[in-house]
Amino acid sequence: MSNEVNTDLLKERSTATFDAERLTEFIYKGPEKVKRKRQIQNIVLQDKFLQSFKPTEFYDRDGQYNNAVRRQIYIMDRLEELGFRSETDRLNFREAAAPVELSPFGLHSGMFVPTLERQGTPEQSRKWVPLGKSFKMIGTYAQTELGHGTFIRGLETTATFDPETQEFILDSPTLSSIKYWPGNVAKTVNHCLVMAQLYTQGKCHGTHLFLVQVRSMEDHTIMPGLEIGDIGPKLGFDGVDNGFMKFNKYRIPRMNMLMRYAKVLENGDYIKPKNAKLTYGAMVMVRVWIVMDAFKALSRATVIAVRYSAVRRQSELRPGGEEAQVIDYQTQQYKLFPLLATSYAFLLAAEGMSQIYAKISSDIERGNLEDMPQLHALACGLKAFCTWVGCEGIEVCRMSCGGHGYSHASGIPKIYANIVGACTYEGENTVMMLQTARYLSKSYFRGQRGESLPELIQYLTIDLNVKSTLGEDCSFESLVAAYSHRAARMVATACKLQNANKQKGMPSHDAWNKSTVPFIAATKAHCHLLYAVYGIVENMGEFMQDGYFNQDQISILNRKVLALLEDIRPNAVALVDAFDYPDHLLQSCLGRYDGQVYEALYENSKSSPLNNTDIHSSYYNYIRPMMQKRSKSKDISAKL
Ligand SMILES: CCC/C=C/C(=O)SCCNC(=O)CCNC(=O)[C@H](O)C(C)(C)COP(=O)([O-])OP(=O)([O-])OC[C@H]1O[C@@H](n2cnc3c(N)ncnc32)[C@H](O)[C@@H]1OP(=O)([O-])[O-]
Ligand SMILES: Cc1cc2nc3c(=O)[nH]c(=O)nc-3n(C[C@H](O)[C@H](O)[C@H](O)COP(=O)(O)OP(=O)(O)OC[C@H]3O[C@@H](n4cnc5c(N)ncnc54)[C@H](O)[C@@H]3O)c2cc1C
Repeated sequence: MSNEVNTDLLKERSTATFDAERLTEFIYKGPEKVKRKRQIQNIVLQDKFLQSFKPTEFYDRDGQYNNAVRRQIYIMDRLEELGFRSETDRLNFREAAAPVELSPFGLHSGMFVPTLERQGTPEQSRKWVPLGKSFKMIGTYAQTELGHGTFIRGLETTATFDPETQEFILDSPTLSSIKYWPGNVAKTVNHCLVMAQLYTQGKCHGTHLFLVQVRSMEDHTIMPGLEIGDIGPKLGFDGVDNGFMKFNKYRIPRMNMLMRYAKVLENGDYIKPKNAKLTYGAMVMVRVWIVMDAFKALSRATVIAVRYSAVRRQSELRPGGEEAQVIDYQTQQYKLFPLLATSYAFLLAAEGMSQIYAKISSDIERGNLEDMPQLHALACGLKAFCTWVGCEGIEVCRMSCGGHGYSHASGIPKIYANIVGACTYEGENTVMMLQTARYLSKSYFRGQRGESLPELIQYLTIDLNVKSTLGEDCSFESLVAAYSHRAARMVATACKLQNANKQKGMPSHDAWNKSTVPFIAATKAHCHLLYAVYGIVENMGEFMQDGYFNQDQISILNRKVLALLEDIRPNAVALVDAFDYPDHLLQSCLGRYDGQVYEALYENSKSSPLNNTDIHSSYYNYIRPMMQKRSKSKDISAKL
C-alpha cells in the first residue's frame, strides 16, 4: 500500500473553513481527553494479538463465537494489566480492540451486573456484585420467551414459592414459555437473571426477577432440571450466543429473588413494590444507552460514505471535463449531508438523554418516583426514533457507495446488521413509540384541563391558530416554533380521533387502538423536534396541512436546504474527520483516512478464502463431471 493520501482528500482537508481538531475536542470534551483516547487506540494498534484476527466475515459461526470469547477475555486481562479504572478509558480500549464485534460478555456487564446492583437489596448486592464484577459469576438477562417478548405481563415462566423448603420452583409450563433470544445463554454464562411470574400462597403477583444458576461452577455442565441451547444463526450478532432455556421444576433459594422493591417473606407473604414497573428498570437503562449506539453506528457509516464520495470519481459533471467527485452531485449531497447533521444531533441527544437518566434514576433510587413516567416516555421515544432513523440512514450510506457499499469490505453491512437489531430488542420500536404516544395523549388531555406539564412537553398547549413567522433568514426560533406547532397539531389530531372514537361508544382500548396510526406519526413528530430545515422539506405535508406555512415560506425553505448543501460541501470531509475514528475502528476499505480505496479493496479481496486455491474443489466434484457428461451427450447427438 502506498503511504500517500489521495489528492482529492488532501484538497478537501486543506480547503475546509474550520479546524476539525477543535471540533474533535468539543466532541470528546477537551484536548486532554482526545490525547488520552488516541494513546489508548495506539496501544491497541501495537498489540500483535489483537491485530492478528482476520475480519469476522471470513470465519464460520463457530469460529466467530470462539474468536469473540478469546478476544474479549484477552481484552479483560489487558485492561487489568494496564490498570485502566476510568469507564471512558475502558470503553475506548474495548471499542478499539473489538470494533465490530459484539461481546459474548456484553449482557453480563451491560445488564446482569447493573441489575444486581440496582434491583438487589444492599445485602444481595454486597454478595453478588463483587462476584459479577470479578467474573467469578458470569450472567445475562433472560426475559423473552418463544411466545412473548413485547408483552411482559404475558410471560409464562413461573416461580412458585415453597415455604416448606424456602425455595422458588421455576417452571416452563408450555412450549411458548421457553426462554428464547436471551444473549449469551447458550454457551457463555453460568447464571441468569430470569423474569418470571411470581406465585406465593396460591396467588400470582406478576413478573419479578430471580437469580438462577444455570451451569456448574466446576465444569460448566448444564444444571439438572434445565435444557439449554443456541437458537441458531441470525442477521447479525454473530459472536453472540443467543439461546433458549427450559425449566423443569428447577429450585432456587428464596433469597435469589431480587428484593430491593418487592419481597417474599419466609411465611410466603408478599410485600408490594411502590411501583410495579420498577422491575423494568434494566430495560429503561439499556434504552438510554441504545441512543448512543445509534449515534456511533450512523456516524461511522457517514464517515465512510462521505470520505468515499470525495475520492470516488464517476461521470462528467461538465461536458468534456474530468470525471467529477461524486460528492459534487447535488443528489449525493442531499443523501449524505443531512445524515452528517443527524449524526451530530444524535450525539447531543444521547448526551442529553444520559444526563436526564442519571438525574431521574438517582431520584428513583432515593424513593422519588415522580419523574418515572417522563423518563420512560423519553427513553422509549428516543430509542425507537434514533434506531429507526439511524438504520435508514446507514442504508442510504451503503447505497451512496454504489456497488462497493454492498461488500463487507466497505464496513457498512456489519454496522447495519448489528444496530438494526436495536429496532427490535429492548422493546420493539412501534411498541416503544406507542408508550410515548400514551404519555403524550395523557399529557395533552391534562394540558386541556389546564394542568401544568413538564417543560419538555409544554409545547402541547400552544395556540394552534398562530401561523409561522419564518422569513428569509430561517431563524432558529422560527424553525423550533414550526416543529412544536407540527407536533402539537398532530398530537391534538390523534387525541381528538381517540376522543371521537370513545364518543361513538367504543371501549377506551378500542378507541386507542383505532387511533394508533396517527399517534405513531404524532410521536415521530414529537421526537423530530431535533431537526431543522431538511426535516421540514422532507415532511412538508405535515407542516402545511393546516396552512401553518404559506407558499412563499415553503419556497424559502426549499431554497434554504439547497443553499445549506453548498455551505456544508467544503466542510463535509472535515466534519467527518472530526469524529476522529481511526481506520482500525472503521474497518472499511472505503472510509480510510488516506483515501487509498482501490488499493485497499484489491488487497482485501486477496484474503477471500475462495482465493486459497486457483481451482476450487467444486470443479473436480461437480463442474468437471457435469462438463464431461454434457460433452458425452453432445457426442451422441452429433452421431445421431
Ligand atoms: C444487546 C441486546 C440486549 C437485548 C436485551 C433485551 O431485549 S431484554 C428484553 C427487552 N424486552 C422489552 O423491552 C419488552 C418491551 N415491553 C415492555 O417494556 C412492556 O411490556 C410495555 C412497556 C410495552 C408494557 O408494559 P405493561 O404491560 O407492564 O404496562 P401497561 O401497558 O399496562 O402500562 C401501565 C403503565 O406503566 C407504564 N410503564 C410501563 N413500563 C414502564 C417503565 N419502564 N417505567 C415507567 N412506567 C412504565 C406505562 O406507560 C403505563 O402508564 P400509564 O399509561 O398507565 O400512565
Ligand atoms: C438481536 C436480539 C437480541 C436480543 N437479546 C435479548 C436478550 O438478551 N434478552 C431477552 O430477554 N430478549 C432478547 N431479545 C428479544 C427482544 O427483546 C424481543 O424480540 C423484543 O422485545 C420484541 O418482542 P417480540 O419478539 O415479542 O415481538 P412482537 O411483539 O411479537 O412483535 C411482532 C409485531 O407485533 C407488533 N406488536 C406487538 N405488540 C403490539 C402492540 N401492543 N401494539 C402494536 N403493535 C404491536 C410489533 O410492532 C411487531 O410489528 C433479543 C432480540 C434480538 C433481535
